[in-house]
Amino acid sequence: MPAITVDNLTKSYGQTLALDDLSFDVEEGEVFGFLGPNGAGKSTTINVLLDFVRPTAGQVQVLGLDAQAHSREIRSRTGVLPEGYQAYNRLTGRQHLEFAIESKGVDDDPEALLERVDLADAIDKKAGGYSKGMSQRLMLAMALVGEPDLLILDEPSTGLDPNGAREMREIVREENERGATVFFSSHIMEQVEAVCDRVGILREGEMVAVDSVEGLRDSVSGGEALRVTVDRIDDDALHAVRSLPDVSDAAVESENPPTIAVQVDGSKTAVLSTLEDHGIEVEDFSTTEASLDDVFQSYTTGVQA
Ligand SMILES: Nc1ncnc2c1ncn2[C@@H]1O[C@H](COP(=O)(O)OP(=O)(O)OP(=O)(O)O)[C@@H](O)[C@H]1O
Repeated sequence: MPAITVDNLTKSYGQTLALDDLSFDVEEGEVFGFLGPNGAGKSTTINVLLDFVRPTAGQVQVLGLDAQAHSREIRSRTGVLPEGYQAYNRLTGRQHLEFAIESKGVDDDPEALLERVDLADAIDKKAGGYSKGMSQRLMLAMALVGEPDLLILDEPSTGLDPNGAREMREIVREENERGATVFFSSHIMEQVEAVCDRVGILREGEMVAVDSVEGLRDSVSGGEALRVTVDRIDDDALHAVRSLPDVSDAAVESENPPTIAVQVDGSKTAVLSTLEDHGIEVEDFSTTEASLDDVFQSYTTGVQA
């Protein structure tokens, strides 16, 4: 049984179509990365999963239950780290945890939870004095209360420094090993790559790809980027390169030194000779595996293999 099933989900806010006939599944026990640029519809999807927002059309099941009819049970079995959630300034870390523990009707130990997110030292300090990263850790600890079957983390690395982001990924792994399904939204590909079994890429309310990070890389121009340093940038030459049959994208990567990045699946010689035919001098070139940014860009800007 999938942990999440989204079927033909559409959500309009007035004239704005936030989700457009969206369908995907998240398997039980999976860490699923939900990736998309700002405004793609990630938070809207999460809000529908938790019944904070009603769909315009379509069905959503979470943990085998209808998201609208059984939202209370779903929320009791789900740990949520919402995006941009504010802590209560006048309550301490411990009081936040006590509140979450009581709401879920469990008997977790606030100290142990704060220990896990490396916040035990600040347990009796008021959250008003917490830094952004500390608040984010506190919210993560609250999401972990009651060993949820499903963790929904909306942009969990916001405000975390690299150490905090690494610890967050470790917690995701631990929770997954315990058996939790993790649904993890982000616009940072690297965060997703490190922990996710599969990634879905959302663009303008539509899922444009669902695959493993490896699979996504392979699907973008055979996974290779050609970087060419030239004596000057020339729009006509760039256009000619883009028109080559094996090229899915060509863009200026840097002005100094003039460098273009070409997504190519096939003959690289054709790229170099096309540039030369336009009177451009090729000073250097290298090939690299498509970076995660290339993959993300390819799927979210409309230029794709
Ligand atoms: N309550 C609302 N009323 C009107 N429009 C909304 C509302 N919530 C979201 N939208 C619109 O729906 C679209 C999707 O927004 P959503 O917040 O779901 O995207 P997102 O992928 O989570 O973006 P971000 O990465 O910036 O958080 C956007 O065009 C947004 O302006």
